[in-house]
Amino acid sequence: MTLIEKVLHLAPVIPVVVIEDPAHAVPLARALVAGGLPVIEVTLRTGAALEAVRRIADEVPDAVIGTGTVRRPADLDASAEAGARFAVSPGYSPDLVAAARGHAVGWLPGAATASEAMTLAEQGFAFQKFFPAEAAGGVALLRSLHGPLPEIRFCATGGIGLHNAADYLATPNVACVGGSWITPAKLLQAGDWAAVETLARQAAGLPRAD
Ligand SMILES: O=C(O)C(=O)C[C@H](O)[C@H](O)COP(=O)(O)O
Repeated sequence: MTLIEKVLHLAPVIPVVVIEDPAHAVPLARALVAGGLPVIEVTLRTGAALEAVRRIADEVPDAVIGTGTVRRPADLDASAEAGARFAVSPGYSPDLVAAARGHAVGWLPGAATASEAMTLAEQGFAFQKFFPAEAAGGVALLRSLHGPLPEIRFCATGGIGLHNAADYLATPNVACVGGSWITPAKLLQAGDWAAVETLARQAAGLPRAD
Protein backbone atom coordinates (compact mmCIF):
# COMPACT_ATOMS: atom_id res chain seq x y z
CA MET A 1 0.00 0.00 0.00
CA THR A 2 1.40 3.42 -0.91
CA LEU A 3 1.48 6.25 1.58
CA ILE A 4 -1.30 8.07 -0.29
CA GLU A 5 -3.48 4.97 -0.26
CA LYS A 6 -3.00 4.68 3.51
CA VAL A 7 -3.70 8.38 4.05
CA LEU A 8 -6.92 8.21 2.04
CA HIS A 9 -8.19 5.31 4.14
CA LEU A 10 -7.39 6.66 7.60
CA ALA A 11 -10.60 8.69 7.91
CA PRO A 12 -13.71 9.33 5.78
CA VAL A 13 -13.00 13.06 5.67
CA ILE A 14 -9.85 15.15 5.15
CA PRO A 15 -10.35 18.65 6.57
CA VAL A 16 -9.03 21.28 4.13
CA VAL A 17 -7.75 24.07 6.32
CA VAL A 18 -6.84 27.69 5.59
CA ILE A 19 -4.64 28.99 8.43
CA GLU A 20 -4.01 32.72 8.69
CA ASP A 21 -2.38 32.67 12.13
CA PRO A 22 0.29 30.06 12.91
CA ALA A 23 -0.79 30.17 16.57
CA HIS A 24 -4.03 28.44 15.50
CA ALA A 25 -2.23 25.45 14.01
CA VAL A 26 -1.58 23.28 17.06
CA PRO A 27 -4.91 23.73 18.92
CA LEU A 28 -6.76 23.25 15.64
CA ALA A 29 -4.88 20.05 14.81
CA ARG A 30 -5.45 18.73 18.33
CA ALA A 31 -9.19 19.38 18.02
CA LEU A 32 -9.36 17.57 14.67
CA VAL A 33 -7.41 14.57 15.96
CA ALA A 34 -9.55 14.46 19.13
CA GLY A 35 -12.67 14.50 16.96
CA GLY A 36 -11.41 11.52 14.94
CA LEU A 37 -9.92 13.23 11.87
CA PRO A 38 -6.14 12.64 12.01
CA VAL A 39 -5.46 13.52 8.35
CA ILE A 40 -5.19 17.29 7.86
CA GLU A 41 -4.55 19.29 4.68
CA VAL A 42 -3.23 22.81 5.19
CA THR A 43 -3.59 24.80 1.97
CA LEU A 44 -0.57 26.78 0.84
CA ARG A 45 -2.77 29.80 0.23
CA THR A 46 -1.56 31.87 3.16
CA GLY A 47 1.82 33.11 4.34
CA ALA A 48 1.29 31.20 7.59
CA ALA A 49 0.71 27.82 5.95
CA LEU A 50 4.22 26.33 6.02
CA GLU A 51 4.86 27.50 9.57
CA ALA A 52 1.52 25.93 10.56
CA VAL A 53 2.55 22.64 8.95
CA ARG A 54 5.90 22.77 10.74
CA ARG A 55 4.23 23.30 14.13
CA ILE A 56 1.70 20.52 13.62
CA ALA A 57 4.42 18.12 12.45
CA ASP A 58 6.52 18.95 15.53
CA GLU A 59 3.83 19.14 18.19
CA VAL A 60 0.90 16.92 17.18
CA PRO A 61 2.38 13.48 16.54
CA ASP A 62 -1.01 11.83 16.03
CA ALA A 63 -1.85 14.12 13.10
CA VAL A 64 -0.97 13.07 9.55
CA ILE A 65 -0.17 16.42 8.07
CA GLY A 66 -0.19 17.40 4.42
CA THR A 67 -0.30 20.50 2.25
CA GLY A 68 -2.88 21.62 -0.30
CA THR A 69 -2.95 24.01 -3.26
CA VAL A 70 0.36 22.53 -4.40
CA ARG A 71 0.92 24.03 -7.84
CA ARG A 72 4.69 23.86 -8.50
CA PRO A 73 7.54 21.43 -7.84
CA ALA A 74 8.93 23.97 -5.35
CA ASP A 75 5.71 23.57 -3.31
CA LEU A 76 6.46 19.84 -2.98
CA ASP A 77 9.97 20.60 -1.72
CA ALA A 78 8.71 23.23 0.72
CA SER A 79 6.05 20.79 1.97
CA ALA A 80 8.64 18.10 2.66
CA GLU A 81 10.96 20.58 4.33
CA ALA A 82 8.14 21.70 6.67
CA GLY A 83 7.40 18.11 7.69
CA ALA A 84 4.35 17.34 5.53
CA ARG A 85 3.81 13.68 4.72
CA PHE A 86 1.60 14.27 1.70
CA ALA A 87 0.73 17.05 -0.74
CA VAL A 88 -2.51 17.70 -2.64
CA SER A 89 -2.99 19.56 -5.92
CA PRO A 90 -6.17 20.85 -7.54
CA GLY A 91 -4.92 19.39 -10.85
CA TYR A 92 -1.58 18.34 -12.30
CA SER A 93 1.09 19.56 -14.70
CA PRO A 94 3.92 17.74 -16.48
CA ASP A 95 6.45 19.41 -14.16
CA LEU A 96 4.56 18.31 -11.05
CA VAL A 97 4.17 14.75 -12.34
CA ALA A 98 7.93 14.54 -12.92
CA ALA A 99 8.82 16.09 -9.56
CA ALA A 100 6.36 13.97 -7.59
CA ARG A 101 7.79 10.66 -8.78
CA GLY A 102 10.01 9.37 -5.97
CA HIS A 103 9.52 12.55 -3.90
CA ALA A 104 9.67 12.38 -0.10
CA VAL A 105 6.03 13.52 0.18
CA GLY A 106 3.23 11.42 -1.26
CA TRP A 107 1.34 13.31 -3.96
CA LEU A 108 -2.41 13.39 -4.55
CA PRO A 109 -2.97 15.02 -7.96
CA GLY A 110 -6.31 16.41 -9.07
CA ALA A 111 -8.54 15.25 -11.94
CA ALA A 112 -12.02 16.28 -13.08
CA THR A 113 -12.45 14.35 -16.36
CA ALA A 114 -11.94 10.84 -17.75
CA SER A 115 -8.93 12.00 -19.79
CA GLU A 116 -7.25 13.59 -16.77
CA ALA A 117 -7.89 10.52 -14.64
CA MET A 118 -6.52 8.24 -17.37
CA THR A 119 -3.42 10.40 -17.92
CA LEU A 120 -2.60 10.35 -14.22
CA ALA A 121 -3.24 6.61 -13.89
CA GLU A 122 -0.92 6.02 -16.86
CA GLN A 123 1.76 7.91 -14.93
CA GLY A 124 1.26 5.68 -11.90
CA PHE A 125 -1.13 7.88 -9.90
CA ALA A 126 -4.25 5.76 -9.41
CA PHE A 127 -5.32 7.73 -6.30
CA GLN A 128 -6.57 11.17 -7.27
CA LYS A 129 -8.38 14.16 -5.90
CA PHE A 130 -11.67 14.65 -7.77
CA PHE A 131 -11.89 18.43 -7.92
CA PRO A 132 -14.00 20.55 -8.09
CA ALA A 133 -16.38 17.72 -7.18
CA GLU A 134 -19.81 19.38 -7.20
CA ALA A 135 -19.09 21.76 -10.08
CA ALA A 136 -17.54 19.03 -12.25
CA GLY A 137 -20.49 16.66 -12.06
CA GLY A 138 -20.52 15.25 -8.55
CA VAL A 139 -21.58 11.73 -7.67
CA ALA A 140 -23.10 11.17 -11.13
CA LEU A 141 -19.76 11.80 -12.84
CA LEU A 142 -17.89 9.60 -10.37
CA ARG A 143 -20.33 6.74 -10.93
CA SER A 144 -19.93 7.16 -14.69
CA LEU A 145 -16.13 6.99 -14.38
CA HIS A 146 -16.28 3.85 -12.28
CA GLY A 147 -17.47 1.69 -15.17
CA PRO A 148 -14.53 2.21 -17.56
CA LEU A 149 -11.92 3.16 -14.92
CA PRO A 150 -12.68 0.84 -11.98
CA GLU A 151 -9.13 0.84 -10.55
CA ILE A 152 -9.00 4.61 -9.99
CA ARG A 153 -9.92 5.87 -6.50
CA PHE A 154 -10.80 9.42 -5.60
CA CYS A 155 -10.82 11.81 -2.70
CA ALA A 156 -13.74 14.03 -3.77
CA THR A 157 -13.36 17.70 -2.81
CA GLY A 158 -15.08 20.96 -3.68
CA GLY A 159 -18.60 21.83 -2.61
CA ILE A 160 -18.90 18.95 -0.18
CA GLY A 161 -20.46 19.31 3.26
CA LEU A 162 -22.45 17.27 5.74
CA HIS A 163 -25.49 17.52 3.43
CA ASN A 164 -23.88 15.49 0.62
CA ALA A 165 -20.74 13.80 2.04
CA ALA A 166 -22.56 10.52 2.72
CA ASP A 167 -23.65 10.27 -0.96
CA TYR A 168 -20.03 10.59 -2.08
CA LEU A 169 -18.79 8.12 0.52
CA ALA A 170 -21.36 5.57 -0.71
CA THR A 171 -19.89 5.76 -4.23
CA PRO A 172 -17.66 2.74 -4.98
CA ASN A 173 -14.66 4.67 -6.37
CA VAL A 174 -14.58 7.20 -3.53
CA ALA A 175 -12.00 6.50 -0.82
CA CYS A 176 -12.75 9.65 1.16
CA VAL A 177 -13.92 13.23 0.79
CA GLY A 178 -12.21 16.52 1.59
CA GLY A 179 -13.65 19.85 2.58
CA SER A 180 -13.39 23.10 4.43
CA TRP A 181 -16.69 22.79 6.28
CA ILE A 182 -15.08 21.29 9.40
CA THR A 183 -12.86 24.33 9.96
CA PRO A 184 -14.85 27.51 9.17
CA ALA A 185 -12.80 30.73 9.38
CA LYS A 186 -15.20 32.10 12.03
CA LEU A 187 -14.44 29.29 14.47
CA LEU A 188 -10.69 29.65 13.92
CA GLN A 189 -10.84 33.39 14.53
CA ALA A 190 -12.86 32.78 17.70
CA GLY A 191 -10.48 30.04 18.86
CA ASP A 192 -13.51 27.80 19.34
CA TRP A 193 -11.65 24.48 19.24
CA ALA A 194 -14.47 22.66 21.03
CA ALA A 195 -16.81 23.52 18.13
CA VAL A 196 -14.20 22.33 15.62
CA GLU A 197 -13.91 19.07 17.55
CA THR A 198 -17.70 18.64 17.41
CA LEU A 199 -17.73 19.19 13.63
CA ALA A 200 -14.82 16.75 13.26
CA ARG A 201 -16.61 14.09 15.31
CA GLN A 202 -19.72 14.45 13.14
CA ALA A 203 -17.62 14.04 9.99
CA ALA A 204 -15.60 11.14 11.39
CA GLY A 205 -18.84 9.26 12.02
CA LEU A 206 -19.86 9.27 8.36
CA PRO A 207 -20.09 5.74 6.93
CA ARG A 208 -18.22 4.82 3.77
CA ALA A 209 -18.29 2.05 1.19
CA ASP A 210 -14.59 1.66 0.38
O1 LIG B 1 -6.70 24.26 -2.12
C1 LIG B 1 -6.73 23.27 -2.86
O2 LIG B 1 -5.77 22.52 -3.03
C2 LIG B 1 -7.94 22.97 -3.62
O3 LIG B 1 -7.87 22.30 -4.58
C3 LIG B 1 -9.22 23.47 -3.24
C4 LIG B 1 -9.79 22.94 -1.93
O4 LIG B 1 -9.68 21.57 -1.79
C5 LIG B 1 -11.20 23.38 -1.89
O5 LIG B 1 -11.24 24.78 -1.94
C6 LIG B 1 -11.99 22.90 -0.71
O6 LIG B 1 -13.29 22.96 -1.14
P1 LIG B 1 -14.52 23.42 -0.28
O7 LIG B 1 -14.72 22.37 0.75
O8 LIG B 1 -15.63 23.55 -1.25
O9 LIG B 1 -14.11 24.75 0.34
